Parts: sequence; structure tokens; C-alpha cells
Amino acid sequence: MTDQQSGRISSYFSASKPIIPRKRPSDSSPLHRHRIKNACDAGLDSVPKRVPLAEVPLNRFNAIGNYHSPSSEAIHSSFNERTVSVSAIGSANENLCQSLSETPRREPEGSKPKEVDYFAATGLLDDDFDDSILEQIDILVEQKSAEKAAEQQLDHRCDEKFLSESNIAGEVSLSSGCNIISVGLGNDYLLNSGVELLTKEEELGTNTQGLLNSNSSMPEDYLKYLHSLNDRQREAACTDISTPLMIVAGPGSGKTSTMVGRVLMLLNEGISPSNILAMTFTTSAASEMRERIGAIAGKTTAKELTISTFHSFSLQLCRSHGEKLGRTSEFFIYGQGQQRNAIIEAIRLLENDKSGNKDGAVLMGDLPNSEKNPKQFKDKAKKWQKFVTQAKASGRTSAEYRAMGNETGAEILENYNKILKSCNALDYHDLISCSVMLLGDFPEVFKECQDSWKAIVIDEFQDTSVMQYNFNGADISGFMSFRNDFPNYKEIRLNKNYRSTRCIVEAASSLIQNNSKRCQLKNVLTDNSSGSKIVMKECHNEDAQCAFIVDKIIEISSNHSAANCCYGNIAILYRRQASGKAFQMAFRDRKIPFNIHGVAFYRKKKKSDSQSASEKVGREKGRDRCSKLFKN
Ligand SMILES: Nc1ncnc2c1ncn2[C@@H]1O[C@H](COP(=O)(O)OP(=O)(O)OP(=O)(O)O)[C@@H](O)[C@H]1O
Repeated sequence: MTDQQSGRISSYFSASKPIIPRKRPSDSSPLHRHRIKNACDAGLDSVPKRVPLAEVPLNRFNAIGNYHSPSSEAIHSSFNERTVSVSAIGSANENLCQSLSETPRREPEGSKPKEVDYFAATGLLDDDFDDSILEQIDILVEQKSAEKAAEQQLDHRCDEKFLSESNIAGEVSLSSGCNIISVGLGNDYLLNSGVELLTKEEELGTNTQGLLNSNSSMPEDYLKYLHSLNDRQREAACTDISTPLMIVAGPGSGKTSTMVGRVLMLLNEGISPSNILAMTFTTSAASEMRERIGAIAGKTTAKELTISTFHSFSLQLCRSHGEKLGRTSEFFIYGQGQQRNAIIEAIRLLENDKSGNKDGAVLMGDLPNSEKNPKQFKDKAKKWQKFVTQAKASGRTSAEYRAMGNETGAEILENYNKILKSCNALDYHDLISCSVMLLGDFPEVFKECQDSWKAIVIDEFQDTSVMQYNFNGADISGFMSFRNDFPNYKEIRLNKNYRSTRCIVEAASSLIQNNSKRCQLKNVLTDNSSGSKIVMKECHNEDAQCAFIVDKIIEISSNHSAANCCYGNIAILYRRQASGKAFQMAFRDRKIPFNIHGVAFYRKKKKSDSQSASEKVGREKGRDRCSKLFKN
């Protein structure tokens, strides 16, 4: 991109607005007000003046992005002051690990990080940008300040060189020497594992109570908690801290419970909470884990832990090293609308180039498609946006597209990236890929993280995508790379389901038997009751399906003897928005009250047991009311 073009983008970027109207955040929204207030508190006159493309206040760091605020400086200082050498870490950690390192281990080959793709790893859907990330960042910033104090208490350091590679969302990771526990959800079925793995697992001892009995120094609450776990869970929680640990487990098998146990164990071993990093995919999972740990280890300790989503962690890392990404630390995060505008600009640049106008001085009127046929132009922009999103998700670079003969794609991608750079922006996908790049290409960033995190606990390790992709996002490559990257890993499988009825567990198991790629896992077990049978109904079309379900709901809720017959206890899962509309109409017609949950549902905090209990009482009352209603 020439300087002239770059200048033109800054000057005329807003020209794309009329084509694709952007959604603006309401000025009256609490978040917006909060940011404006923070800007004032921080001594800023107003929101920064010209902000190309971005609805800047929406996604900015630390409310309005005053990166020189005291809290943000804390990030810098805490990073900068971590200059402890690796050898110091090694020797100090020896004491820590001595008594526990019984697992024979081999050094991972080479400690150098693998070459990484700039645009590797996908992330959340862009239109699902989670504002709570900003809140999390604030929490992280506070934690970093607390970290300094905590650092003085502890000099336990890991005894091997840290980092090899593996994963921030499956690409790069901090590794050996640092305790890594990765936890995978029920997609263990997807694993194409070999006999060797099973053997490894079967070698595991099951009597882990002994481990605890010998640990007299452990606080009683910790002990009590660890005793409440089953053998495999306890084995995982108590595995020696120098062993990279992978837990493969299905839904409801106690992954979170095990991770909580693991963190307690780490704390008990003297790892400072500020040196423990737990990564989750959703904010709700992060807060649930913090809550569960807080209930046992105390809120203060739980607060000091860094429990963060991948994106929030990455955002903080990118902010701290914005200059290495060619951005300032206050870079903008582009959501869907802003990306679309950037795409439009990228197309324009390409069209200008094609028409020989290399200086890019052509404005909207000169572009045949945009004004004369806005619809067509919009479709085109959509298509290219999808392309760019996929390119970033797959980690393909423009050079690769060029090599594949897709010159146009290569140029659009290249232009798009340059536009974002010239606008001091990253998109949502970039957060993770840029973190990967920072860790892979900048040894000082790598070291900084190495020094910061003595133990990393990763949930949903297999997911390079998230719930929003409708359960399609699991990827076995994360597991595979873990095994390759940590040859001395230990694998534990949790195969007992505590949540679902036997019918559901058995049905799921028999279905998954058909997956040729599944690992040779022993069947998932449960002690739960059989529960109701699963009914499979084939309908001719969506209307018939909708009618069947609505009739069924009415039948169930009018059956007074059935447990949980209240409307509030019934959920419908559907794959497409369009199917949801049919249900809404039918419910309105039949006067059935309903709520609709979108993607945000997955971000919601899970209810604690006490909340659930009180809601149960509420539901029971509701059911009584329903019964009366139907009786009358
Ligand atoms: N060893 C155990 N004994 C009894 N109940 C357990 C045990 N482990 C887990 N549970 C219960 O099983 C339920 C699911 O546990 P948990 O949330 O830890 O599982 P998970 O695998 O993280 O679930 P998800 O599928 O939501 O990720 C919880 O109610 C928990 O209390």
C-alpha cells in the first residue's frame, strides 16, 4: 500500500459508511457511560478525536483506553520487573519439585518455540464480541498489581527450562518446567488415540488417598475437597507438579471439579496464586472456576489467580506489546461492522489498482459497483469478509493464497491487514494470532510470560473454536500437539458422568461408537438413574416438527404427575434462527410463555447449588401454579 493510499484510507475511510450502515452503541448504555466517565476521571478531554472506522469507545481497553493510567502502568511495571533469570528459577524450583517429581520425564526436544503462523487459530465469532472482556482486563490489571507483593513471598521456581510450544488456542504454549494441565471436553471421542495411550492410562495408580494422607501440611478444607473427588480426578489433581498433564473427559465428568482440585494442590505446593494462570473459553467458565476455588481457598486467594478467557488474556498481551504489532497500546478492536468497512476499503484499493489508479485517489463515485449497484457491492463485501475470516481462522497468509493462485484473495487479505494496521486496529481473530506471534517471535515476551506463569491450567483445550459454532469446533490437533510437545506428559481420562441419566449416557456412547476416529475409550459410566427414554421422532418438515414439539410440551406440562412438568423446565435446542421463529409463533398462538437465549446464554454464569436449590423451590411453586391453571 502506498503512502498516498494509506493517507487516503485515513481521510476517506468513512466513505464506506453509507453503504453498510453501522450499528452504534447507544450513548445511554451503561458500558458507554462507564467509559465516558472513566475518560473524564482519567483526565481526558473526551474520546480521542478522529477514529477511523471504529466505534472506538465500544471496545477499548481500560475504559477509553488511557493506557497510561496507573492501572495500566501496573501491567508494564509488573512485566518489566520480572527479570529473574531462568537459572534462578531452575534452582529455586528444585526444592519445590523434589519430593513430587516421581514421574520419569524426558526433556521435550529443544526449548525453542516452533515457528508459528501469524494468523493461526480462530476465535469467537466477531459479532459475538464479549464486552465483559474489558471487565476481565480490569481485573487482570488489578491482579498484576497484587502480583508484585505476592512475588516477594515466594521464590519457588520451576526447575526446567520453560517454554516449548503448544497452545494458546492450540498454537503456542508455555511449557515444561511450568506445570501445564490441559483439560478437554467430551470430544475425547474424537481422539484417534493409540494403544500406547491406553497403556499409559492404565499404568496409573488409583489409590491416590495415600498421596493426601502423607500430606499433613495441607489445609483441612483442601484435604476435604480432594477426598471428595473420585480416584481418577484425585490422581489428576495430585499428579506431581512437574508433569505436563492432559485430562480427557466428557461432559459432566468433573473437569471443573478436577481443575479446582489441581489449583488447590498447586497452591498447597507453594505456587503463588499470582503465578497460576487458568484459561477458559468463556467468561462464565472463568467466573465459575474462581468462585469454586474461592469457596475453599478463600476469596482473596481466588482473586489473585489469573483466570481468564483466551481472548481476554490475548488482549492484555497485545496491549502490553502493541508496538511490536505495529500498533499503539491503545489499538482498536474491530467488530463485524468495522471489519466489513475495512473489507470494502480493501476491495476499493484492489479495484483502483486494477483500473490503473495506483495512487488510490479515486473516491466512491469512481467505483462502479459501490454506488451504482450497492446491493451487489454489499454481497461482494460479505463474500470477501467471509473469506478473510476463514483465512484468519485457518492461519493462511496472503503469500499462501498467492501460491495457490488466488491472487485476488491474497491482495484483499493483504490490503485488509494493511488497513487495520494503518488504522491502529486489530480484529477479534487477530488477538489470538498476534499473541501467538508475540510469543513465537519475541523471546523477551516469551520470557516475560515464562517468568509470570509457573502453572497453567487450560480448559477446553481441544477447542479452536467455541460454542457459538454450534458444537462443531472441537479439534483433535490440540491433543495431538500436546502429546508431541510434551513427551513426558501424563494422560488421565475421566469416564464417569455425574450429570446425565443413564439413558442419555448410553445413547451418547452407542452413537459415538460409530465414529471411526474415536479413541478406544472404555465406555462412559454413570451411577445415575436411568431416567426417561430418549424419543427420536422424524418429521416431514419444520412445521410438522414444530407442531409435534408444541403438542408434546402441552402434553408434558398438563401431566400433573410427571416431575418437572413446568414450562420453565423445558428447553428446546435448534440449529438455526429460522427454526426458532417457527417456535415463537407457535408458542404465541398457544399462549405458552417462553424465553429465547442466544449465544449469550453460554456466557451466563452457571448457577451455584444454593441458587439452583432456591430456583427449584420457585419452579416447584410455579409447577403448582401451572397445575392449578390447567386443572381449572
Ligand atoms: N467425584 C464426584 N463425586 C460426586 N459428584 C461429582 C464428582 N465430580 C463432579 N461431580 C458433580 O458433577 C457435576 C459436574 O461436575 P463439573 O462441573 O466439575 O463437571 P464438568 O465436566 O466440568 O462439566 P461440564 O460438562 O459442564 O464441563 C457437578 O454437579 C459436580 O458437583
